Amino acid sequence: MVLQAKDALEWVYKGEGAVNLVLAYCGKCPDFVGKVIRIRKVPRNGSEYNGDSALSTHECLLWGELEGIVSEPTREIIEQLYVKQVMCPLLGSKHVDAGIRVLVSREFLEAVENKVLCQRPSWRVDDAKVDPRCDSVLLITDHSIFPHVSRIIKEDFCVSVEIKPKCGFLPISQFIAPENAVKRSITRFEMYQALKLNQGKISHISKYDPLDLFSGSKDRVQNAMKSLLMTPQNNFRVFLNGSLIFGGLGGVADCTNCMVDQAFDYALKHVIRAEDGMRSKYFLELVAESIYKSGLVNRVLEVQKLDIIDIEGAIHSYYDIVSQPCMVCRQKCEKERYASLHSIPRDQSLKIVRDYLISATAKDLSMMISFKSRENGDLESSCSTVYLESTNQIFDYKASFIDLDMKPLKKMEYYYELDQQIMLPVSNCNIMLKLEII
Ligand SMILES: O=P(O)(O)O[C@@H]1[C@@H](OP(=O)(O)O)[C@H](OP(=O)(O)O)[C@H](O)[C@H](OP(=O)(O)O)[C@H]1OP(=O)(O)O
Ligand SMILES: Nc1ncnc2c1ncn2[C@@H]1O[C@H](COP(=O)(O)OP(=O)(O)OP(=O)(O)O)[C@@H](O)[C@H]1O
Ligand SMILES: [Zn+2]
Repeated sequence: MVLQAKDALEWVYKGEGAVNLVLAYCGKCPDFVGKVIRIRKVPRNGSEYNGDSALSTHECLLWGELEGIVSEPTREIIEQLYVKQVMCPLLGSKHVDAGIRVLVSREFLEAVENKVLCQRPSWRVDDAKVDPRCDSVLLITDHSIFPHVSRIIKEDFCVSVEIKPKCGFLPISQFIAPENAVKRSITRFEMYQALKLNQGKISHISKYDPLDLFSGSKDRVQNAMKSLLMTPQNNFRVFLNGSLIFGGLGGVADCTNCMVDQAFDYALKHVIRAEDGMRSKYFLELVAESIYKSGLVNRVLEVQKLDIIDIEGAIHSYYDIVSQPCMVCRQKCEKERYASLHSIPRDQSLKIVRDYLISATAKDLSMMISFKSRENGDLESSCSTVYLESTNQIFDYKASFIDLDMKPLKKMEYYYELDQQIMLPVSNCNIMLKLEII
């Protein structure tokens, strides 16, 4: 089956990130009910990262051990293999749907692109367009609706939360330059907020602290949820029966004001049994409890921690892999610090970079957790359950990870430069402080 222009009518805008446009199915074909498609985009300025359809020679070296990956000509199949063979074993296959490929015609892509144009954030439209070279898209479970409740009937209500947790640990690598020592005590997320504010990408600093979400403490997880509610940015969204009721569609949401909070509280009325004004609070308790109970974030953290030596270490191995003179050592005075990295065997350099890129995927993934209240008379289900004490309700829940894409090897240089950019104001501040002391 190849999706044609007329089929575009049955697909509606669901959201997007930097690289993919996501549409949900609203028709009646049983193969597609309860699914979304993920369509690859290309940057309009022709940036080097996303345009390549298959693996580069050096990426073949890096991922060559994965079965069948080197011979694959299309990015869609490569992504599927990466999710199945790398991310699934690390995160748990029960929480991951690698999707299946569906062929699409160029006319279908053009038709959906035109259809959703006015719903997309304008900066996303300026940044990227649907990749016209795609001949297939990925069909994935729609995690914003509860499994088996894809056709919601009468009183069946499902609420689903999407959280992009970002990096949940502080690096301790010996390769961090002394002037960047602050990395060991302030999260990248917090420092990056200052840069984003400066660049006009956000209008307020987020109150969210990833270390709270990953802390393993119930109170701190609750704290993280409260902060995400106040400053959702692109880290927090909520869907009711598949429709967005909180957060930014396809982009960054503003700070939550009273009106937004009230509307959200009201939208939860069929899900959380409580009086007006209390539902959003109890909903956050429910999400916090499920995150705490499921241990989901522990798995993510373990994978993120594959980044052992930080980009300040891994970048040196990158230059060895691509057999180029190390641009970082060329600029730095104290080259001895990195000599050990440049003298390790090639397979170790490959492992360092491979692990760094896997960790980058885990630092950028999102979790989606869908909930359905267990009513009297409901049959026992195979899902996990969580008890919300404040309302005396039991919920079935299902947790999944989305956006497990392989990060392009070429991005290593960008990661290093971005890291320097994030650190620059902080390092300057340190220098000023030292000068003041002298
Ligand atoms: O570097 P970061 O932390 O800004 O992460 C990028 C994300 O920015 P964020 O800070 O979450 O708003 C960015 O998200 P947005 O476009 O800002 O929503 C992307 O997820 C990007 O990944 P990719 O280009 O889609 O592979 C992400 O790039 P990677 O670092 O994951 O490659
Ligand atoms: N399986 C899914 N079920 C429901 N909604 C989804 C699903 N996959 C993606 N979405 C929605 O589409 C949005 C964009 O998807 P995704 O994060 O995969 O895009 P991306 O371009 O890869 O993102 P990023 O910029 O983070 O790399 C998500 O934030 C989410 O709201
Ligand atoms: Zn070097």
